[in-house]
Amino acid sequence: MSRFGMIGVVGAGAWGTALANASARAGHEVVLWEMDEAQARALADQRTNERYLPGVALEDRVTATCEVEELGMADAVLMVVPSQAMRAAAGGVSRHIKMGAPVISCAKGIERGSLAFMTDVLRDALPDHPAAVLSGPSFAADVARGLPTAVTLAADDEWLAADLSAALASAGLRLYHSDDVRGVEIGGAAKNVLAIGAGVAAGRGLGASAGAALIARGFAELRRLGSALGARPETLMGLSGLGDLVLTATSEQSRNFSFGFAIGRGEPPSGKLAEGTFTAQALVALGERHGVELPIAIAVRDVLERAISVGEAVEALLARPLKAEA
Ligand SMILES: NC(=O)C1=CN([C@@H]2O[C@H](COP(=O)(O)OP(=O)(O)OC[C@H]3O[C@@H](n4cnc5c(N)ncnc54)[C@H](OP(=O)(O)O)[C@@H]3O)[C@@H](O)[C@H]2O)C=CC1
Ligand SMILES: O=C(CO)COP(=O)(O)O
Repeated sequence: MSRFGMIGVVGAGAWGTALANASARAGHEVVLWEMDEAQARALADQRTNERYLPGVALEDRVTATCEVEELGMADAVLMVVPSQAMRAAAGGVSRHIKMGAPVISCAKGIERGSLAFMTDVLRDALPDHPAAVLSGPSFAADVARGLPTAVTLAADDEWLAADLSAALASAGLRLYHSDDVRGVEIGGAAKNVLAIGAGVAAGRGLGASAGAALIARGFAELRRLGSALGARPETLMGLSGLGDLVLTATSEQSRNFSFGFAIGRGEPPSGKLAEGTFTAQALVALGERHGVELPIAIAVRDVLERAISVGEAVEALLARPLKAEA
């Protein structure tokens, strides 16, 4: 029997709802905490999340609530809010989480300003709780429906990562464990920025060859930055790195890709969360801090900041000096 009987989920957006369902299918009682009272009531009454994940029924074992005290029963807590809200969300629930319960970041991004990764934010805000990260190629709609998905869960203590992975695994969701926390985090954060670039290229009609080039050269940027930050190459090659980059940079199901696609078409984006829009600037700053060249990330940031047009970004990337592939 797992020592993680009850799972808490902070954030009832698309991913929080999907992970709540997956945790219930893994045999746990689940407390799904939503800060907005009306939205929590709608979840509890309708047993579906029409705002963020329409058409998916909540599993019976999921209790939706806005009462933060109810998180106090949880033996492990999944933190599933946008990256830029992680510090505030963690601070808000800190007094209510059971002593020593692990907290697992399920967000994909880097905090602007501090350039902190999500587990660092959790260590700051929840210093008495071991921090972990769950990341990999996984659309909420797929996971919520129990479609086959594989992700990675990393913690400094690999035993903890293995225990949490075993506890959260179910027929539809397979978790690999790792102690390469930074390697797992950097992949999830960077792929959103690169996926915006791939979406822009697709929306602009640049063709499948350009899309493949962006993935391969974007992955080169991830490898260079990951290596500077101490990530292991096999992590970057794995689910949370290359796996998630390929998924997100090739699918219109991705909000980041779709955001870029709209920009490439000269249309207004949908307004849904696109984490790469916040992380682009932080990723470039991190590259500068570590002396790592990130031309695609810079192009995405500059387009997002309207410093250059899409056409100028393409020109700038193609005009870079020819060099050996690395
Ligand atoms: N959707 C997906 O397929 C996947 C998403 N992720 C990652 O998960 C993270 C969350 O994404 P997702 O669930 O899709 O986003 P959504 O936009 O669907 O939902 C965000 C949720 O966070 C809540 N929230 C925002 N700010 C706070 C706060 N300060 N305190 C508490 N709750 C807050 C929102 O509450 P409210 O509605 O009340 O504002 C909402 O419930 C992102 O980093 C994303 O990259 C990772 C894998 C897959
Ligand atoms: O992280 C995801 C897939 O692994 C979800 O991607 P989007 O946030 O771009 O929809």
